[in-house]
Amino acid sequence: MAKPRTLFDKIWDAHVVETLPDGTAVLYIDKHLTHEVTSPQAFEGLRLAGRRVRRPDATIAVVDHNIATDASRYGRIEDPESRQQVETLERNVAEFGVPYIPLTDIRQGIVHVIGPELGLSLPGMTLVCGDSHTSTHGAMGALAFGIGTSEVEHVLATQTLLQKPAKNMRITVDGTLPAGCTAKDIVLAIIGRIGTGGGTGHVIEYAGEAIRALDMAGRMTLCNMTIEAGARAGMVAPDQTTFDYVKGRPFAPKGEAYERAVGWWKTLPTDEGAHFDKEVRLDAAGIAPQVTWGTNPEAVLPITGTVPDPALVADEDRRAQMARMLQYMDLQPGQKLEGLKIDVAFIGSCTNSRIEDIRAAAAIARGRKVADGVRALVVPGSGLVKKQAEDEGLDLILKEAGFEWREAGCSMCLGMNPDKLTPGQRSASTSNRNFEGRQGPGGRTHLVSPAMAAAAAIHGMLVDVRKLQEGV
Ligand SMILES: CC(C)[C@H](C(=O)O)[C@@H](O)C(=O)O
Ligand code: SF4
Repeated sequence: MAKPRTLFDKIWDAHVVETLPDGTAVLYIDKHLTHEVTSPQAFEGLRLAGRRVRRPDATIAVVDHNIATDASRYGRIEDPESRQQVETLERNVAEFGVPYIPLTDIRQGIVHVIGPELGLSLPGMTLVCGDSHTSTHGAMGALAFGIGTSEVEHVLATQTLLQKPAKNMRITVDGTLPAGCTAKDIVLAIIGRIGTGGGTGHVIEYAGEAIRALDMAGRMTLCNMTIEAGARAGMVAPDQTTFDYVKGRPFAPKGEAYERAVGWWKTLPTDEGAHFDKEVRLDAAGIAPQVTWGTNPEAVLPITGTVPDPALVADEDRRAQMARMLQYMDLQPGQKLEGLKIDVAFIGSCTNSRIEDIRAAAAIARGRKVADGVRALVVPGSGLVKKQAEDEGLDLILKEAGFEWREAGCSMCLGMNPDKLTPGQRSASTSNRNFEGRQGPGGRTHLVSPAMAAAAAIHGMLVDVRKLQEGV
């Protein structure tokens, strides 16, 4: 009998073109997504070498990082570096014949939102992008990971990538997630447990009842943040939820091709008895809404928690690191997380800007008002998400409550466009990174779920969303 294989092993094996003597594989890449930040030098490399793009039909480009999320985006970009990156991408796609989704196209959005949405990312694929959160697409049951700019050039030129195999890790989340908790809370709780280095060298497959119960948006949130645990990629085996999601999407196979594809996708889940180099198990029932207190996603606690005391930490380096975090975040040991005043609430980013996330925020916002002095932004992940939300009237609920309703882009996830925190501002943010200055120089980020961010906007402070959901 054939050796039992994991989901990762199966996709890997199906894409190895050749294995070099040192174990490095030449891996065939099915789909290559590109954006304006990490592609300019790659295209320039091709130009200098006189090469073409090997498979323009397997490549697609979009702008997302550097653009404004208000009407000013249709004019000239103020920041010279941002402007140059966007203009360069537009020149490159024209010269190299790469399909491009411009700002004026309703399908424009964050690369990791539009991939699954348009059916560009499919189960069983190898998919890459010059962006760390490419792990998001692993939710489809694909092997998806971020690559560097020189690798972007390699994929553009050859449609292959040189890769050493990763190790297999499985995280099983048993049981049922309590009310008020989401995929974001699962993944933050996982990173809190295994640490920002917990997945290093591994591809993480998520399994268990609580994972199976997640919709595709939740699985995307989970796989998105897998990279923050140091892993190479995150994956969820495709199942009926996946097949139903894929069906009818513009770039997905249709009719008989779809049926044939589903037949193959059904063979992908990990075989009984397959070997994992590392296994972690946790119980969903023990998860509460999470909030980060420090400057990495591992520095996380349930909202019911209090800021930890560095003085109680034995390890000197950790103690110093923790003290530095508290100083940057302007927090005191023993302080309650609940009740911490915020200046900004940001609902968006490739972690949490899908329609399900916006519905969750609107459910909290409905009939309530954003607290005085708080700036609250909702930034849909794509033009199509925005339209869907508007068709459902969610924009009206949010605007009525005092939230800003923006155009699609990375926005306040990172300080590369006009949406930024100002020094000293504190945010409740649905994004995935909270290092110093991530949302703008001197900004202080607390990572939370969309419902938690909306609740913080309403109260002007971090609160336990479960209280609002009970109507308290
Ligand atoms: C700009 C890009 C290279 C970067 C990444 O790779 O993740 C960005 O998307 C981020 O989230 O920091
Ligand atoms: S939304 Fe944030 S994490 Fe996602 S690609 Fe954009 S900058 Fe990176």
